[in-house]
Amino acid sequence: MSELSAQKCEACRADAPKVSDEELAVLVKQIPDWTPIVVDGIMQLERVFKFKNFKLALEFTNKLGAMAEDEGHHPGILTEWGKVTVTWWSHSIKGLHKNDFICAAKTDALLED
Ligand SMILES: C[C@H](O)[C@H](O)[C@H]1CNC2=NC(N)=NC(=O)C2=N1
Repeated sequence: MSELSAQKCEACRADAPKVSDEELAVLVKQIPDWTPIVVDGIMQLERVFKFKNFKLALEFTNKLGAMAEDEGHHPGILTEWGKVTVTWWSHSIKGLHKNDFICAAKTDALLED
């Protein structure tokens, strides 16, 4: 299977399965800078990206937004001076889907652009 960041998200369906505990254990290893968290009972992936100022944080935010639109899958984003907190989870299933791991990897790849 290709690198997570090279894969495409699939359409978010309400009956799609959440990742299993076994899949989670494998997938988190591929995105080591991300932390699984639980918010209001919903498991999410979170990473804080640090920048030198607000302008760079906003530029990254805009790249992330464009990627999300391309994928049809959207993160939670908190953009502040010098940092951007990104959370990925699937609203349709109230939990984590493979899409979230693909998008987390694609988010990391934005730093290389
Ligand atoms: C209609 C639209 O494609 C859906 O609502 C998409 C939009 N973006 C999404 N993003 C995320 N993170 N989860 C979803 O379930 C989701 N659904």
